[in-house]
Amino acid sequence: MRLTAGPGTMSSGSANFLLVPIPEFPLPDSAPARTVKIAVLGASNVGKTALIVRFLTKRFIGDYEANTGALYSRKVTLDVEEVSLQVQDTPCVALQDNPEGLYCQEQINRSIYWADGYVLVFSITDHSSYRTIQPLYQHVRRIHPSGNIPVILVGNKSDLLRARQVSADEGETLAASLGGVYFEVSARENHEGVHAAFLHLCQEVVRALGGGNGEKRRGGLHLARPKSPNMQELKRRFRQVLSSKVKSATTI
Ligand SMILES: Nc1nc2c(ncn2[C@@H]2O[C@H](COP(=O)(O)OP(=O)(O)OP(=O)(O)O)[C@@H](O)[C@H]2O)c(=O)[nH]1
Repeated sequence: MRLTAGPGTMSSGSANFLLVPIPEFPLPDSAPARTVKIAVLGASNVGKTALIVRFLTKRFIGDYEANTGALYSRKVTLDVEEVSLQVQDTPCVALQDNPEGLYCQEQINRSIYWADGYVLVFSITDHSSYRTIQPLYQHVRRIHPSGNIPVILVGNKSDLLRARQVSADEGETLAASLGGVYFEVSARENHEGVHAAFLHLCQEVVRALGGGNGEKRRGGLHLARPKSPNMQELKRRFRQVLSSKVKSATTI
């Protein structure tokens, strides 16, 4: 991961330890009984990684290398129940001139199949990222043709109001058409909004999974969970971070 220290984020070397991906539970029996699996999907540069890092670490870190599809695990408490939350970061999707209107890597399809709930992200400063959402949702529906699909729509970068290309009304209308709730947030400036969005989706997933123990609500084809980085890979990436120079913050 290549990262830039931004104002109000990191200034000392030790703060780099924030960048270590959150490890998965080392022992199966240390994890809560219920697992909630969430995939974060959207176009390039909308802030998928920034949102996940903000949610899991409460920090905003200026710059990330193009996403490699890391999987993060965390215990979270929903009401009184502790669940094991798994969050899959994904490579970007792109609008395309084909019948599906979308270019989606196979890795993303696996993530969509694997997940129980979806964070669909666009940037309020990029109308084409907003236009990606409808075909992306249709794509999720094709992979899960039946049943309730827990989804939230996130309009990120709400701190960049002067560059706004998508109105809050457009966000709300689109979310309603997908059967989800719209959250307009800034991964850069606000932890609470990001936290509320992820928590809402977790609750929707728990509701959709019902009383089960986290097993899939759907039968049939079983695809393996997307690969998470192994410890060697995580160590290698961490060494890269430490050895790369911390760049100065990008002024936005
Ligand atoms: N101003 C502002 N910038 C943001 C915000 N969230 C992310 N960014 C910036 O947007 C850029 C892209 O963020 P990423 O988290 O890498 O976006 P991504 O969607 O994972 O990008 P891909 O790897 O291309 O899929 C970075 O320069 C972030 O610093 C935000 O809320 N406000």
